[in-house]
Amino acid sequence: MKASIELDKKKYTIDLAKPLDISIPLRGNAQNVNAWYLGHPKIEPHRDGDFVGRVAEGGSTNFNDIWFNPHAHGTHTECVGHITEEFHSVNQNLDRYFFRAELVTVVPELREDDWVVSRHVLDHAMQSAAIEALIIRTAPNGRDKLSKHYSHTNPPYVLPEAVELLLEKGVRHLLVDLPSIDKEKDGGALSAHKTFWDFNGQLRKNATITEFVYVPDGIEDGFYFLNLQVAAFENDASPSRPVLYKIEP
Ligand SMILES: N[C@@H](CC(=O)c1ccccc1NC=O)C(=O)O
Repeated sequence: MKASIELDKKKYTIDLAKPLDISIPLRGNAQNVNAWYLGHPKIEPHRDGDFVGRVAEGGSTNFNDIWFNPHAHGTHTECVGHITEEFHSVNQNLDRYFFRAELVTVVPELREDDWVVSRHVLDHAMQSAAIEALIIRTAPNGRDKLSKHYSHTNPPYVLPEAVELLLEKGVRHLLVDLPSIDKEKDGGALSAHKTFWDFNGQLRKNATITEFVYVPDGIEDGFYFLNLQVAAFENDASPSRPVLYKIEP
């Protein structure tokens, strides 16, 4: 199912029959990925008096209640509303769902006690001079990223100087396989987020950050089209399902 895309006077071909899903499935148990000191998500039959939303227990339908937090429990896309006093909804601010994207793999550097993605590392990894969306895969890239419990582990993060480089390259949608682009315990500074959204200047309302993606090793670095959509929650962040399509030669 080939599709031809014309963008900025260039033509690209992708195969819609070959989607590469880079989201992490959300499960209602302790094997689910986790961060920010919450318990695991729950997916349980709704119960109300004699009613049970579970066919195996005599109910007419399976009818689960789901409890989760978009920032803590899986792949989610957030807008500037994550850090502003006023409300901004990612469901309103993400107004297109297809982007040309580059996927890069980086090995974070050790700076004092932290593993960080620096400007130098990112500059070395990126081929594009200008790109709308960037997916950062960090090494090592074990499948433990699908179920890891990150609280109190001080995961790798992205330095503001690296985010500056992304702004220079026109990146509006940044995707990472980490719980956050900022340090876990930074006293609320969120400096990479603030740089990305130009928090102290002209708010970049239509720019998004997607955290907790997982890019399997079989997907090689290079150029893709990215289909990025969120569940239609009116919230600063929402579960999302980024899908890549390889650009064919
Ligand atoms: N580092 C922040 C906390 C933080 O970044 C955060 C907290 C809850 C949910 C998400 C967070 N950051 C996400 O990108 C702090 O130490 O206050």
